[in-house]
Amino acid sequence: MDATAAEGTVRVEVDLAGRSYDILIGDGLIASCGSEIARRMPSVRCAIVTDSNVAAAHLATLVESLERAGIESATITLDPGEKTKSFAALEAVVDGVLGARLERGDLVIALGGGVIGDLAGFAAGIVRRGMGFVQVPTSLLAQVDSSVGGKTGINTARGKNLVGLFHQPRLVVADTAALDTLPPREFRAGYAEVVKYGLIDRPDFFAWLEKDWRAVFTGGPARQRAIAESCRAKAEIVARDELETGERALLNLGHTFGHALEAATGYDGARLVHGEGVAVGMALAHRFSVRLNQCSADDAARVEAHLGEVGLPVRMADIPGSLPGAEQLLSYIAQDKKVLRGALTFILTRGIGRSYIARDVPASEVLSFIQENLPE
Ligand SMILES: O=C(O)C(=O)C[C@@H](O)[C@H](O)[C@H](O)COP(=O)(O)O
Repeated sequence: MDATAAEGTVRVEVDLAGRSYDILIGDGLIASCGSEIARRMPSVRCAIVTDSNVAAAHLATLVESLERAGIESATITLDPGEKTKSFAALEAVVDGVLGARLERGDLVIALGGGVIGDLAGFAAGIVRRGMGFVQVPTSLLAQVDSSVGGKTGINTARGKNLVGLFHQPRLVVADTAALDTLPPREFRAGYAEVVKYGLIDRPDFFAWLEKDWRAVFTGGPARQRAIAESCRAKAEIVARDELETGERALLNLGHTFGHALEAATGYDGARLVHGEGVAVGMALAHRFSVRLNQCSADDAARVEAHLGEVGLPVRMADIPGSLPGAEQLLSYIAQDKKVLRGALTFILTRGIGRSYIARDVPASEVLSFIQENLPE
């Protein structure tokens, strides 16, 4: 008998009519993944896409769980790190899925963090014009953000996530026990995305995080509450605007600057990982909002203080190594997917939990702001 989802598992639904799916959040869920999949999608076969670090920790548990549920699986193991979100790795995944002779009705399972989820989801979206896809996120960042909502893709030298598609998973299984062994830096980076939901439109959640963040880092009910609240926040926005024609862009708070900084550091995880880029980006978005007289300096300082307190970088000067000049950073920003008829779009804020979409932000303002904030 397969293990059943442990008591205390939280279920959050992403409501997309005929394509709705569950996010299951709980302790030890990788061991019950097989039965959760078999119950929803009988008679599938699957390819598990993972990286070598995650494979060492969780692959055997997943494969055994699938076997107990009568699900055959092949495995494609890639190098860890952001550089794996590439055309070369995409080709390897596509080849592995086709080599396993999976059909359109079969499944790609992403076992890993945001890189694996985005890449495997993209492959699932294009192989045989769209295969089924299940996310088994093992990092905090993937559990609270990237596994939910169907954004998939890879990076190019010209910018982050510039090639990809929307392809929703059929199920998300977030095993919170997987976070117990996460390196502290990786956990912190994921926490930046948790803070993001408070800053978008949940000021009470942000205030709770300011007070109780240590409990979230320790584990247990506070951590599960933070993950569930983040998933609920994201699921609500995605259900209203799946393809980012409007309000979904709010989920990009911190990402306009953050993605530019990731590209500028060559996706070198030793210098900057995605969640750290988002942390710097959120602090910059608040500071930029102050400069544009939209947000009080006190609120911007509060955001910076909280992110700094947990150990996240908040200034470009906190990023090790040198950065390119302001013009180069602006040219990465100009590749952002929110650009509309050449005009820059930013997620700005009128205060904690009062983010908004600002279209037509003058490039000259952005350039001066970057110049003022670049380290000497
Ligand atoms: O789901 C979304 O929508 C987001 O913007 C969430 C982001 O945190 C996530 O990093 C996303 O992949 C970024 O999307 P992009 O469109 O800016 O590449």
